[in-house]
Amino acid sequence: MYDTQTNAPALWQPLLPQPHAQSHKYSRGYVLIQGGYPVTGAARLAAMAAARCGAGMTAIAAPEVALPIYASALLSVMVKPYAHAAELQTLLEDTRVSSYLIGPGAGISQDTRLTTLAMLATGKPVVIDADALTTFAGQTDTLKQAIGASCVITPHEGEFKSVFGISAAHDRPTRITQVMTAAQACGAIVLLKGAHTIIATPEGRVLINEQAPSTLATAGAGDVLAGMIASLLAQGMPAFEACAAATWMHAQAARLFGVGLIAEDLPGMIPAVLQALLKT
Ligand SMILES: NC(=O)C1=CN([C@@H]2O[C@H](COP(=O)(O)OP(=O)(O)OC[C@H]3O[C@@H](n4cnc5c(N)ncnc54)[C@H](O)[C@@H]3O)[C@@H](O)[C@H]2O)[C@@H](O)CC1
Ligand SMILES: Nc1ncnc2c1ncn2[C@@H]1O[C@H](COP(=O)(O)OP(=O)(O)O)[C@@H](O)[C@H]1O
Repeated sequence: MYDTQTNAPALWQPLLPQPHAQSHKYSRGYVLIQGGYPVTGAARLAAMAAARCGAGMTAIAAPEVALPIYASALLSVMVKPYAHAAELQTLLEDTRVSSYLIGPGAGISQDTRLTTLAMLATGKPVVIDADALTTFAGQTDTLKQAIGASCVITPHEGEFKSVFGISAAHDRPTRITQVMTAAQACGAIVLLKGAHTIIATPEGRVLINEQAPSTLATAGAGDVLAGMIASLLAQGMPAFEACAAATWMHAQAARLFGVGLIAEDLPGMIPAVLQALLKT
């Protein structure tokens, strides 16, 4: 039997990272995001969200061909171009990196799959989302073998079905059990997105986030959430609390914005959400 809590700030608020007088950009957490091509918007949304959540450094590793696109639309977020796999591997091995995100706009390919495995092999926290998840369709064993440290996977229902081979149930108890079983099967925290998002650890902790507004059902909202989780992980927040905090703040950002929300509105709302949480 499980004990399901509703997500609320009291569960993680004291663990929210904050800078201090000795902080420098790298000590505040360095998020490295794999940037895809030709779908470039998703990684940029994730990067803006990661930076707004407090990471001192956010970078996108992008294929050389996509450098002009990424660089022309980003200022504080760095773009690290690579020409071939060996150069990408060098970027991944940067010891200053403190978390990775792969999937948004990455493309469903062998390259994406290999890069995901290379990120996991570093032993640092990894968020696996979207296309990167799909490259492990039906292969939870492979994921489990590769996962060492903190790993969070963030499927929507379609991706959940392709990775775990089961359709997420509509009735809540069954759905929660499915997510908990999935987390045990792959050895990662599983965050099943939806109107009510369920977060479960392989050890059996589980939370349900219930305050998301339906305006979040918009393209790119999940990419923003993935960037937020990666940012809190990069800043050293424990993985379960990082997932809970990011999911709650993501929903709260949407609530504050109100109607007409598009994904690029979300990162700009994060400071107000954080400020209110850090004040209380
Ligand atoms: N601005 C951008 O650059 C954006 C890029 N995106 C990227 O586009 C790629 C494809 O992402 P999609 O998620 O649209 O994948 P797909 O368009 O491949 O859709 C996945 C499949 O899952 C099904 N599905 C079942 N339940 C679903 C649910 N609850 N939500 C969404 N789909 C569900 C869909 O019908 C579809 O058949 C990813 O790399 C993603 O990161 C999107 O996130 C949208 C924004
Ligand atoms: N009806 C809804 N009500 C509240 N939140 C929703 C609803 N539909 C989707 N969301 C949230 O919006 C985000 C959508 O993410 P995702 O499906 O990955 O979209 P994308 O791939 O376009 O970024 C998730 O955080 C999900 O929980």
